[in-house]
Amino acid sequence: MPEPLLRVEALTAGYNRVPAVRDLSLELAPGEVVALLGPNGAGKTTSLLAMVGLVPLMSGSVNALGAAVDARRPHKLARRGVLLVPDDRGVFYGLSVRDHFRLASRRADAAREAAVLDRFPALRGLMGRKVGLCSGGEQQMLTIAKALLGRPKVLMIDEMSLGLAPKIVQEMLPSIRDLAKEEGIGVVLVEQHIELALSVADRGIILNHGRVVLEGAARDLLARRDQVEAAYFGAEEFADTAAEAGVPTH
Ligand SMILES: Nc1ncnc2c1ncn2[C@@H]1O[C@H](COP(=O)(O)OP(=O)(O)OP(=O)(O)O)[C@@H](O)[C@H]1O
Repeated sequence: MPEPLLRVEALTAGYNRVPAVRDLSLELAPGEVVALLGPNGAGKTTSLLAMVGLVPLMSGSVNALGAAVDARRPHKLARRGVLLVPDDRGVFYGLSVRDHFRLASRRADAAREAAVLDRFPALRGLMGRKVGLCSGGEQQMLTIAKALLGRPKVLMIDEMSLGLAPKIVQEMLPSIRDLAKEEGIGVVLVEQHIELALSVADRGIILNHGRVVLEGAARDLLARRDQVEAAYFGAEEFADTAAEAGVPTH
């Protein structure tokens, strides 16, 4: 079995000494997509931030590409290819799509740019357009495209679908899965579209109130829809019933 790109062990992290996520463990293999799901405030974003060193750990450990993540040097991690794609898209409205490619592609050659544009062909016709005049979906494509230019090894994508039409999400998530498989990129996908996320993921982890309440192979979770809903909407009740029924919750 290949060495995991990311190994998270019993991660606990939060703010002002109050944990927002507790005891999260996961491993991410090359080409694997893990969906991190859960209701608002469950601790998903905090988990991603802690995995890249932007929120310090209260306990546990994170190892990325064979080295411990150092909260003092998150930029180093990005340079090594562990990228967080935030939900605010990180684009500049006054700059064109081409400007964004130029800024993001210091390490990318023409062949890489062409390969990325093949993934998101809609961007080809938008190169000269100011990003503020692009649609939400086009801006999101650009955000992912920028991240891909640097040949990342791990992508953590926070609610890519925020504000996007379901049809666009339906097109983009499978593209990301295909890319992960082809290039061996490990992807942690934080999503609100539960079924869509599980349909492209290999594994799913459901957080509620900062704790893992259900996890497993994505196809098993898709087949256990009632349990997934219970994990979302009634974490405490679910934990009791799951324990009684012998359902693995962690
Ligand atoms: N900077 C912060 N300072 C204090 N508390 C915070 C901060 N950021 C988040 N929190 C709290 O931590 C908890 C988890 O928040 P987090 O953003 O990780 O959840 P989430 O699952 O990503 O939610 P959403 O789906 O709404 O984005 C929430 O109770 C939130 O209010």
